Amino acid sequence: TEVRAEPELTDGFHLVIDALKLNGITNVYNVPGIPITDLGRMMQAEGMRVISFRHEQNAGNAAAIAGFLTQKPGVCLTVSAPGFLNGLTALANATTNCFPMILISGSSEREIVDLQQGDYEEMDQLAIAKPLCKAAFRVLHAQDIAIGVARAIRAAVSGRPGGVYLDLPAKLFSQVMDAEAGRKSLVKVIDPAPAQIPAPSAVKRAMDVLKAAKRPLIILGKGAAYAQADDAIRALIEKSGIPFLPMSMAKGILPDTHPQCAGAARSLVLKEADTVMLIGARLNWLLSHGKGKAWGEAPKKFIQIDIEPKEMDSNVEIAAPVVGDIGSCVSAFLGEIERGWTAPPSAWTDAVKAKRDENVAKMAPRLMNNRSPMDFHGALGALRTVIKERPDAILVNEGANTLDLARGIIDMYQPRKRLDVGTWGVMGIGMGFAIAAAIETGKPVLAVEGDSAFGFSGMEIETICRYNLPVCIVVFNNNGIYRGTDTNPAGTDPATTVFVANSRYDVMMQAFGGVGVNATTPDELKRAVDAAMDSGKPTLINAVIDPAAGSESGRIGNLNPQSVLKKK
Ligand SMILES: Cc1ncc(Cn2c(C)c(CCOP(=O)(O)OP(=O)(O)O)sc2=O)c(N)n1
Ligand SMILES: Nc1ncnc2c1ncn2[C@@H]1O[C@H](COP(=O)(O)OP(=O)(O)O)[C@@H](O)[C@H]1O
Ligand SMILES: [Mg+2]
Repeated sequence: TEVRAEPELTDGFHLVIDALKLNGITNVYNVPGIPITDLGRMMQAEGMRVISFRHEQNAGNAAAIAGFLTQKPGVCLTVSAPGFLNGLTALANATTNCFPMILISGSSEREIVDLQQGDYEEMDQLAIAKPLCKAAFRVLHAQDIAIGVARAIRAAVSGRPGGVYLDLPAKLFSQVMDAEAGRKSLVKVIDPAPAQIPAPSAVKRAMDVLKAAKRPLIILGKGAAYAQADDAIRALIEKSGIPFLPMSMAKGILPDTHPQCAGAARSLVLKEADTVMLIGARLNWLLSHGKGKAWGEAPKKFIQIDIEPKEMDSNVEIAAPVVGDIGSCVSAFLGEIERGWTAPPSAWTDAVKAKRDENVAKMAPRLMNNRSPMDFHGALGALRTVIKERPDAILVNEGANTLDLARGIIDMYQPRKRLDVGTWGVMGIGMGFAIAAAIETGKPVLAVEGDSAFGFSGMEIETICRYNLPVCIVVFNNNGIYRGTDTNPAGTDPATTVFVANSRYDVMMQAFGGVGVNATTPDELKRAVDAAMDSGKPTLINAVIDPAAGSESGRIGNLNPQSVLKKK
């Protein structure tokens, strides 16, 4: 009698893995639990890297910055309901910052959720995710998994990149189907982020505006860093001779020490420029919405290169909108420049350079002090030298003074090396960003953290030690938020913004086998960071900062609402 071979089967678990791997997604940032613990194990068995965190917010931030660094969506995998909710802050932050990521969460069965019959971790996750991300999909049948993954990938990276939610109910994973049919269902996404060529008429209009400028300025935003059009952008700036101002995460596309860099002359160029070309930068609060005191009285013309057509006129009239991907747009401008261009008047470029050199010279002595306890400038002066000596290290940065001052003091020399709080100014990105930067690039990471900021994701130092990542964390320990000297006038409780005095974050790192160092001078700090960078060992340096050294909310204190009532 003939023995009929059992048809080969596949299942939801394997189809999710095959769909991700087929599209070159091999790293997953997760927190295990029902119903995705086995999925994580099977991913590892199939050669994927599954990095397990202590909180989903940090896994989500890791996935988001992996997307920013690689142009492929970073994947965060969580359990249902509470795990999903913990991932949402990172998903929303990714969408706000235009970082491509996919949050994949296990979820409860539709029939129980829709009747609210009280499933384990019951929540209508798809409905809750939708307003916080670029796109959200749910898959109910195994044969649809591949399409669901393909749509999530394309939604994350095409057009303006952003966060996508993919909802996978628990029963989907164990659904079986014919293996051959499964293989046929797989989709390798073709050209997920298609070039979007600007209309020649738009480029012509913009060139006419640019040629009429007496005091042009180019502002580079993190979209320009993400686009990985580094050579074209450098050529546009150097061939045009126009000064450029890099926004925080665009620092390093050209070195901050470049002769045309106006970073140290920001106030002058925003006020005096008569024509501003925005490349992957939004005129949001970070640029005072393109109006008011910071921009001076004289009328300005704005040229804006952006992949999102609706971004134009968001805050002020855009005289020359150029809609397309930055690579295609900048190449088009290069062609025009080559066809005929006159450099901006030297009166303007010399004035910018003079102002910048003056400000750099004014700051220099403050960076040279070897005070103990340290002030921000002395400590940051040491770290500025570290990055100058190690330009391919990745700098992660969050805090208030620790962020605001580092942004201007630590020069960057290469693109996509400065990863920080971005458009929202969100605290808590530090350890997630540091972990993904190390995993995705293999480069050493220097995380410069305010002590409050560090507290949001600090438990991940165990994750950093567990994977033995080349991450050096410097905690600027000024005993509190903004300062450590605040007092509570009303009673015996500590002020709302102070922490335990003289705490030792370095001892926490030793608890997990990492290297912990206490540094009280800039020289000690520099030596400890150099040792960490040379060893590649997970290190935390507790940098003792004078508690009186800071100021509240740095340059954005004006955003704070003030009570007009008399203080009681
Ligand atoms: C998620 C979240 N929570 C709270 C804040 C408010 N906040 C908080 C709590 C900051 C911490 C500043 O203290 P730090 O110790 O990190 O830095 P410095 O002491 O060097 O200023 S900066 C800031 O904007 C935030 N931006 N994001
Ligand atoms: N590849 C790309 N091509 C064109 N524009 C892009 C691309 N990637 C992102 N962008 C745009 O870049 C802008 C980034 O702005 P923003 O996050 O405000 O930068 P920054 O905070 O550095 O000023 C967004 O408007 C986004 O649409
Ligand atoms: Mg602090």
